[in-house]
Amino acid sequence: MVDLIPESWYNVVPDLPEPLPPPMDPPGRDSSSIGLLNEIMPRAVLEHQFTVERWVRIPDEVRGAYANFGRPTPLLRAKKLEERIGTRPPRGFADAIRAARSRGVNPVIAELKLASPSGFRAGDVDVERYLRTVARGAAALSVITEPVAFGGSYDLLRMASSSVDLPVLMKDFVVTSGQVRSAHSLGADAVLLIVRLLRDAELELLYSEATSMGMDVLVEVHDEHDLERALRLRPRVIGVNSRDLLTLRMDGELQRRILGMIPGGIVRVAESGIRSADDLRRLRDSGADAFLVGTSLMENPGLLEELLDA
Ligand SMILES: O=C(O)c1ccccc1NCC(=O)[C@H](O)[C@H](O)COP(=O)(O)O
Repeated sequence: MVDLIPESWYNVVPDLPEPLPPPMDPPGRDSSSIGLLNEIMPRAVLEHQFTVERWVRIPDEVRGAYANFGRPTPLLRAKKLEERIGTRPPRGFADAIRAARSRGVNPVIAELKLASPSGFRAGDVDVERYLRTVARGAAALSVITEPVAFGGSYDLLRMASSSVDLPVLMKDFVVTSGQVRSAHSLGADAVLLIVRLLRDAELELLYSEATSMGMDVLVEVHDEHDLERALRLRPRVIGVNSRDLLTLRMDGELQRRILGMIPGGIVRVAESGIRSADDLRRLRDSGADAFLVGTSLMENPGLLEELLDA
């Protein structure tokens, strides 16, 4: 149960247009309740309360206590406050996966993919209809933005992000900080980093840039060597792609083995080649927490219901 409880909370203070004024006592008081607060509250609690960090880590002891109280319960957003200050926090990608699991639903990440080097062509698919259908049950949405081989675009990401109330992953071959910034400004809540496309230093830099903007990162691996490198980042989410990106060959056995090697506490996403409820169950039995599905959902959005209940 404790694995399902968020590891951090999102603090809107850094998103405010200007810093908050310092705490003040109500006028006409003889003694200072703020001074008293400083005397009676443990320093760590005060620091937690007045921090300006965007993501604040929840101590393991507190997470353990919540597990004992029977949490997690659904997260409630202060939408009126968000409207008032003209911002919205990133929709947590990892948290949405955990929330779906705690509701007893298989967390499916539905992908919007118009074409692929493996030969898939979406044809004249009605994108808005597809988004409405998957928004009814998927835990998150993945949007491929790469234009040449996948027919994606930044416009597609912007449109998808503003039309669904799901965390949105920007899926692309991200190799520069500019792409990470674009993801954020287009409304992505998470970004894909493919380990084998990046050197360690690049991976670390892009990972920390994305997380400091409040986005989650789906760190994608294919084999043992990728996994070893990915774990050095201490990531919240790892995706295991069964597709070898160079040969396009699928290796489900390798994928299941790697899923089984990912330490507990990290959200494990199985990516590619999921075509049926049986495929999903097999991956779940191998340790996958979430399932990223592109081609088969684009071909048949009705498959979502079967995957959610598998
Ligand atoms: O989909 C491809 O053919 C492909 C080829 C080369 C690099 C990446 C590729 N796909 C990106 C993905 O990771 C998949 O779109 C995603 O996992 C969904 O896979 P699927 O359900 O098999 O469409």
